[in-house]
Amino acid sequence: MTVPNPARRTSPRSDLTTPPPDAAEPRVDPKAELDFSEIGDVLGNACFGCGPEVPHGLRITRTGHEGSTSYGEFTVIPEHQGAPGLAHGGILAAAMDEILGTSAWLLGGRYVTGRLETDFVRPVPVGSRVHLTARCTGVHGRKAYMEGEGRIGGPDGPVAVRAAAVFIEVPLEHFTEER
Ligand SMILES: CCCCCCCCCC(=O)SCCNC(=O)CCNC(=O)[C@H](O)C(C)(C)COP(=O)(O)OP(=O)(O)OC[C@H]1O[C@@H](n2cnc3c(N)ncnc32)[C@H](O)[C@@H]1OP(=O)(O)O
Repeated sequence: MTVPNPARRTSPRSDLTTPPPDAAEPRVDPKAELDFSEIGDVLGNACFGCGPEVPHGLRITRTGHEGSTSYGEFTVIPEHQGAPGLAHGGILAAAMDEILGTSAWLLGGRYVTGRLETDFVRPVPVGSRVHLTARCTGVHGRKAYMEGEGRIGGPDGPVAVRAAAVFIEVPLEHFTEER
């Protein structure tokens, strides 16, 4: 199995996903601190990332949060395969998108991903349980700067994927207007 070169740069963060110096500290909105088991009921259960019965979906379970840091888990199933026996990179990026988005929504607004950067650190075998963590690193206007990682083998296992993102706050009409 390939292991990462310890000398390599492991942060996916570019200038575009780094909060500017005058960014505000993230503040979680108490009203947004829904019981994680109820979020699907609020947003609908058809989400590829977290819908519990979506065929071939990630079925990410949100396991808790502390401040804007949120935690989740999912298992890589054969339908998530890219190269033989290994998770597709897009699947891992989608998982990071979901957990980063979870932390953004804890801020109290409605957020969509504007930019998502990923760093694939080590291959993830099919069958792996992936432990996801995400946090907000700053808020600037409508932009929430996010970062997180996915670990395999346990919550303290080796990092397999890192991600950084900018989420943009949008009005409710973003989801309801006809296109
Ligand atoms: C508990 C719930 C959990 C939910 C988890 C969900 C996880 C999944 C999340 C997703 O996958 S969401 C789906 C993927 N994303 C989209 O479909 C978004 C598509 N893009 C858009 O709809 C628009 O481009 C967008 C709303 C993001 C921005 O358009 P706007 O016209 O509203 O904003 P505008 O262009 O005026 O930019 C506003 C600010 O954001 C910045 N911005 C916009 N796009 C950006 C970008 N891509 N990267 C960095 N910054 C960006 C922009 O520079 C600007 O910064 P300033 O205020 O400082 O000037």
